[in-house]
Amino acid sequence: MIELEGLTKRYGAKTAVDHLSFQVRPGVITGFLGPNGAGKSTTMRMMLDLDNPTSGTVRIDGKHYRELQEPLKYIGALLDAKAMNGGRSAYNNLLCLAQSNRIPERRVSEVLDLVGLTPVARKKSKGFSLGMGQRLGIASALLGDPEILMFDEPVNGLDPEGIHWIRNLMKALAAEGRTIFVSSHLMSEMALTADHLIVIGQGKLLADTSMADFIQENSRSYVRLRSPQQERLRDLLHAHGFIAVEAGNGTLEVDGATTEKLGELAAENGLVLHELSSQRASLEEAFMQMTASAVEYHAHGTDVHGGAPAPGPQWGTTSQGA
Ligand SMILES: Nc1ncnc2c1ncn2[C@@H]1O[C@H](COP(=O)(O)OP(=O)(O)OP(=O)(O)O)[C@@H](O)[C@H]1O
Repeated sequence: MIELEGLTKRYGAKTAVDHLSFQVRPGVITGFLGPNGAGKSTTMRMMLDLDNPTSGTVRIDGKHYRELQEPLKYIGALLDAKAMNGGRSAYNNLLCLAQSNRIPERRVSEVLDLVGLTPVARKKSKGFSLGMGQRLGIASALLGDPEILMFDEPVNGLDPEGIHWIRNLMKALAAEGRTIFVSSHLMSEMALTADHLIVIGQGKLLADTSMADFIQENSRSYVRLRSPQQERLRDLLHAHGFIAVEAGNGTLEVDGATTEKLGELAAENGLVLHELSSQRASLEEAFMQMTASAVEYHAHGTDVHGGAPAPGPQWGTTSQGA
């Protein structure tokens, strides 16, 4: 269990983390979600005592990180996969870590096996691909067989096979009762991985909720209609108080209605429908709506619903580096 209370980090005038309070519980994967620059890495660094909070506290199983004896046995983390010594072999990188944390040498071979790096264990890690580097970082996090694991954007830059592997590994670790805390700026990735969600924007807590509740509360549902008599259909809907928005390809989208109601209305008025379907907005859209005000820079999207702009490179950082 990890507990944050009023955690705050200021860099000069910039507040990177703003009074964050939440708990990360064992046995589930907790996703830590926020747009670029939201403060995720800074929060994780403070959780690991790599940065000092301006105020507030982090407790790991009730203790401050500094009070943990042999912390790698409590908490393992993948923060920056490139933090390894490239001139050393994968084996020796892990061996150094093991020796400084009084972890038996046989554990090095065990974790290399677990992440699939045994065949390249004696190769220098500077020649590793991004995926192999991530696996080595994960091996180091697992070295002390900790009950708590933190992964900062673990799937960044990985191919689908690597993403699948990390996702399943995290699920297996959570199923063993461990506490898994994983950051991402992609809602779509979290939806496939996390059971619980912590969402932040500009350092502030925006949501602390189960994945199921998040989906329930934030997904916009609407009805999509397509008709060869689109003009007449739209007029009919407007006459009955529905706002039908043209969404391209001859489709209309209507919020706050059911397929039953609109289907009956069309039938009563002799209108042909080629499509009548109930739709749910993507979670990515829900996430962007939640964090929209927390993103300082974004391009003007072409969103017909007046929601947040489409995902993609227009997400700027929330800071210019204070
Ligand atoms: N050492 C530092 N000095 C000044 N500002 C910093 C420092 N570290 C982080 N920041 C700022 O604090 C804010 C939060 O950064 P952080 O890296 O924690 O965000 P993040 O959510 O991890 O983003 P990303 O997904 O882009 O990694 C940003 O505005 C960043 O520019």
